[in-house]
Amino acid sequence: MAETLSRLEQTIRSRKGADPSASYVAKLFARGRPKIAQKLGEEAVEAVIAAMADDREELVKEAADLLFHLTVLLADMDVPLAEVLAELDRREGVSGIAEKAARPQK
Ligand SMILES: N=c1c2ncn([C@@H]3O[C@H](COP(=O)(O)OP(=O)(O)OP(=O)(O)O)[C@@H](O)[C@H]3O)c2ncn1[C@@H]1O[C@H](COP(=O)(O)O)[C@@H](O)[C@H]1O
Repeated sequence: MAETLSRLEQTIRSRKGADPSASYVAKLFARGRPKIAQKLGEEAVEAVIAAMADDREELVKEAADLLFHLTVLLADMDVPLAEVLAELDRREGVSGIAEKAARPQK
């Protein structure tokens, strides 16, 4: 899973400065951060609509669109995906500690 996202991130980063007429990602970069952010917001809403309609197949597609556009936004901000994953790892550690602390002592 992480390899898929990492490959996608590399492809997306390689599109910086590429010809917008030959690449959708290059077109997004050329249109700028507000457009990328708008697309991310739209895909999030579409994912929510699919979930509320209980449409599993559509949710998978919208979730892929969402992850794709999030990866473009992170690349535009020069934030490596690894940094986001490290934050999730850190939270896992923190919540693990919180769970242990909340457990009644024997
Ligand atoms: N995962 C995706 C991906 N998901 C969705 N899309 C594109 O996202 C667009 C979404 O369609 P919309 O109608 O919402 O957007 P739009 O037609 O541009 O309309 P606007 O709202 O922007 O005006 C479509 O053109 C899809 O092809 C993607 N385009 C590219 N990728 C990945 O990015 C890689 C690089 O793509 P290129 O830069 O095009 O080579 C590809 O190899 C893929 O792995």
